[in-house]
Amino acid sequence: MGKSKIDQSFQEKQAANEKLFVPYIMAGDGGLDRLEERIQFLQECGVAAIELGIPFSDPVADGPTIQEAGIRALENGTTLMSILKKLQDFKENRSVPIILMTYLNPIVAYGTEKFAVDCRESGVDGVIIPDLPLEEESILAGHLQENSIAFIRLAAMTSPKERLVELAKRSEGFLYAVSVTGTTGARTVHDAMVEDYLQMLKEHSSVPVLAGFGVSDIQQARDLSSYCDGVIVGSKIVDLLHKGKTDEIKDLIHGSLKLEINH
Ligand SMILES: O=P(O)(O)OC[C@@H](O)[C@@H](O)c1c[nH]c2ccccc12
Repeated sequence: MGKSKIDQSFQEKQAANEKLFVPYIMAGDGGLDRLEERIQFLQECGVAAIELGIPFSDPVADGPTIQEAGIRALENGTTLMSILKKLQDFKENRSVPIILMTYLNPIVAYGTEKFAVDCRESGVDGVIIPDLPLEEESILAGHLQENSIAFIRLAAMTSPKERLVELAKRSEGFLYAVSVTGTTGARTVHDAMVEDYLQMLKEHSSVPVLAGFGVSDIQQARDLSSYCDGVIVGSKIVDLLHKGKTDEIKDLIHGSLKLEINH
């Protein structure tokens, strides 16, 4: 089997001594017609992949900023089907890997096998499903594998070590390490725990480890990515996009990509 687009993109960035930066955006926020333009913009900023949220009425793991973006997208009439169709329309015009972030319910409503097949046809490279626990993965894992869609697992700091090791071993494309570090500011004792947690995941993971949750500035992005392979930034990007502050997004991404020397 050939190298996946995610592996290829990540390896290219790492070969250029860059950290991996993965922004999260909500599909349909600002209208689905703007999706292509937004993906092109982020691609030009040098992101390693894009995490694309599917709006859902009951987004239990989303914070307030992402929830509001989801409401705007639903009000625009955005559905999983319309997103996949839109992605298919311009798949030849993008090179950046696309990772769908969706809850299980829309996938089941769509049909699990059809979901995996249509993802492949739309040029989707991976999926993140926050409410699908390890024990229930079999309803989807086989279909994803048949269609070469990476199944990215989420690790939570509160999980027991055994479970984290299992998630790290199974994850494909990358491992999403939920790393809540509290608020901004200087390092705290809490951050030392994040460091241990990320290093432990890196030891057990055969794919890159990316840290996400609560990253909103360059310093946080650099601090976290000094213990792993890069970061995922959601709320901050969603907010800046909504306000049309694209220059600030560019600065945040470019500032976060640089490797810290002597850290
Ligand atoms: O918004 P933050 O704090 O930058 O964190 C990213 C997160 O929002 C994004 O990856 C995401 C959106 N919805 C989720 C649900 C579960 C896990 C992760 C997510």
